[in-house]
Amino acid sequence: MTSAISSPVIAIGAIHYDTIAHASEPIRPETSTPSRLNAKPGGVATNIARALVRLGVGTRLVGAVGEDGAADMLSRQLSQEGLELHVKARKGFATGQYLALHNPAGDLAAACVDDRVLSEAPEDLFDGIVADLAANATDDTIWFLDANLPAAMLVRLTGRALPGRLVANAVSDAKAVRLRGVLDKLDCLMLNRGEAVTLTGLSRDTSSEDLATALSQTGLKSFVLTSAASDVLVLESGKLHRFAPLQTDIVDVTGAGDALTAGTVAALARGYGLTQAVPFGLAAAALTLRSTGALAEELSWDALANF
Ligand SMILES: Nc1ncnc2c1ncn2[C@@H]1O[C@H](COP(=O)(O)OP(=O)(O)OP(=O)(O)O)[C@@H](O)[C@H]1O
Ligand SMILES: O=c1[nH]cc([C@@H]2O[C@H](CO)[C@@H](O)[C@H]2O)c(=O)[nH]1
Repeated sequence: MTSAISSPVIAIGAIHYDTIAHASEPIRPETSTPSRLNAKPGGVATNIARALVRLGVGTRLVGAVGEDGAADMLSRQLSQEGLELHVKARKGFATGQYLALHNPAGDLAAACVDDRVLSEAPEDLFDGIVADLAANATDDTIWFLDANLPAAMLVRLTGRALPGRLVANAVSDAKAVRLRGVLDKLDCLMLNRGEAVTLTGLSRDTSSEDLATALSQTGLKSFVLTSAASDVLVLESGKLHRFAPLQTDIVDVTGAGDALTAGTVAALARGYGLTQAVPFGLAAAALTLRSTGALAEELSWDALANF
């Protein structure tokens, strides 16, 4: 069943201030490299929420910021873009920041993240906000969680009887393990190979097929396992499906995984099943690879549908 009107999405997770450097020559680790620097909103939940708005999906974003200039700038920009924000401002913390250094070819040389405002948050930080949102939510709501949330908070949120479906993104190799205690509560997990390795405890050279088999034995109902330029593996209703990524020029890889999640979630919100939804995610990833930063300027539902 597909429909022009989409289900609402409630995204809970990171709100970051991203600084992305594009070096004019290969990054020199021991000295400064001439580069162009761009500052943009970031954080996995924020990237996906912004993309969903562009894709015509009514989206609320729940997260934590500091009491600083970055928080004011982000709140202004994100509200202007059409997001409904439900944000906790935490005294004594800085708004989350991500810093990425890209080589001229677009590959990531290094990245750092300071997200103590969320990773050191008490597990009940969003209880009041989530209770209010849940009271007004319908059964078709998609709750999107990212693994920037502390493990105890993930257990608490997924333990509530939230009306609708639960979709999560594993964020990074370091943070994917936070989802270990909640895998059987999720309707769908979006993750890449490195995250699957840390989540399953298997070795780095394990094939994607073997990672997928191990993931299917964790209690997960469905997942989308990406592997950069290699095939995407999708588990739905006990069956494994395979999709080839779309060919495109690469400006930088920042946000390709987030875009794939956003395109897929937008299609789920429009009533597509998971295997029908993933091609929209692949199109969103390709659009993002050929633009700078986490959100492609030309992202729209029509652009995905006609890619
Ligand atoms: N080198 C590439 N060539 C073609 N497609 C790519 C490439 N890298 C990424 N993609 C597309 O983006 C999707 C997600 O990529 P990847 O598995 O690297 O996710 P990720 O590591 O979560 O991304 P990121 O952290 O950069 O947002 C892939 O499934 C593919 O569709
Ligand atoms: O630990 C994290 N690292 C990176 C991100 C975000 O991912 C994007 C890059 O892939 C970028 O927006 C960054 O803030 C995050 O939310 N948590």
